[in-house]
Amino acid sequence: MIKIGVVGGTGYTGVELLRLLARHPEADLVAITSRGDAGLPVSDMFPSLRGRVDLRFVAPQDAALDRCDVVFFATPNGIAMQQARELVDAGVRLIDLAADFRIRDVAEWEKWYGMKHASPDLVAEAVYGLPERNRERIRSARVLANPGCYPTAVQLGFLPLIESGAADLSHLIADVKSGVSGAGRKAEVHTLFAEAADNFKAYGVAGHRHLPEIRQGLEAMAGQCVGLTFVPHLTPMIRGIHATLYARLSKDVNVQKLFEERYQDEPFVDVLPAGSHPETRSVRASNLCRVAVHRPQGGEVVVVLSVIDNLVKGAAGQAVQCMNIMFDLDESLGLDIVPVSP
Ligand SMILES: NC(=O)C1=CN([C@@H]2O[C@H](COP(=O)(O)OP(=O)(O)OC[C@H]3O[C@@H](n4cnc5c(N)ncnc54)[C@H](OP(=O)(O)O)[C@@H]3O)[C@@H](O)[C@H]2O)C=CC1
Ligand SMILES: CC(=O)N[C@@H](CCC(=O)OP(=O)(O)O)C(=O)O
Repeated sequence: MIKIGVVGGTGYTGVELLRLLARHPEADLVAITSRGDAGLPVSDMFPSLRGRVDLRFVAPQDAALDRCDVVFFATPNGIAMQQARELVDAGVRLIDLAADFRIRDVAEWEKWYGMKHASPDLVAEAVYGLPERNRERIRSARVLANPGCYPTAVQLGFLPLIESGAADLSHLIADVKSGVSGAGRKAEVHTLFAEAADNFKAYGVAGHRHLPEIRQGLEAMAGQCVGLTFVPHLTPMIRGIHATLYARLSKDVNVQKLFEERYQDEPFVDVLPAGSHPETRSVRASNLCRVAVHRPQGGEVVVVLSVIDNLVKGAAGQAVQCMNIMFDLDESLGLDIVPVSP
């Protein structure tokens, strides 16, 4: 059994981790932290976990995380980096759901995240946890940077086009919509029911912190610079990301075949039949990314539709997928979940 700590067990991605790990046959949850609710039984806060998770929340400083084999940080940006060195030196592997280790250029990270990096030496060895790209490197990772939710949907949607050299890299467009849980569980005015339940808006058009992360991933696939326009939107649903991606073809290819072949062995990427329109509810609470590729009127522009659940393939599910790879387990263990859909 893998001894597991979860820092940030009261947040949306934290409770999603608990849901997945509670039924994972190799997971032994030993510590779940909360600063404000230490001592409270986890199932008092989350009744859905009653009978599944028997622990009480513990304060982060009392969690004795060095007894764990792996610690998940489901915390705001800038927390994991403060404890990473100590944990790594104690032989504990770390999976950060935040962005502390995602950007390889530390100065670039500091610019976008507005803080000084506390463990720049560990950024160099951290592995970006997108299994569809980095499976082999993930196996031996001591520090795993779990990708962001928007970056997961966008990178998986563009990946076959870019790896194969079929896309004109000068101008890629990612028009992406997120559910409100993407903003986390903390109280904020813009996520109040009366603000978000009956509204739709773009934000971060001038520059969102996921832009450098997506660009870094796409450039690694391409081996060269890419031009990217990324526009996130907040949409009145709770979970889900819907990415509409546009690329101009640089050569004539059968895009449907390209996607089917690239993803044929991937357990969590489902290429839909030609002409499909994936819906966010078709992946709700599952670790799947569903993609459909279109070439309207047989023209040069390809439109890719990519949907994920931001809390699962966009966060906790992908983190568990990476844990499975890191600990030589079946990659799908604990993740073989049928989506929740009407
Ligand atoms: N929501 C999403 O769709 C996605 C989120 N992420 C990333 O995952 C991380 C968690 O997101 P999410 O679950 O939505 O956030 P939430 O705001 O819902 O939860 C944050 C958690 O962190 C804990 N926390 C806050 N500050 C500290 C601290 N200083 N030390 C220890 N624990 C702390 C809080 O617990 P308490 O106050 O009880 O201590 C809480 O459990 C973020 O970095 C986010 O960017 C990544 C992909 C998708
Ligand atoms: C809807 C919404 O607010 N989404 C968040 C992004 C999701 C997130 O938590 O960011 P990471 O994936 O980097 O961790 C935002 O735009 O800030």
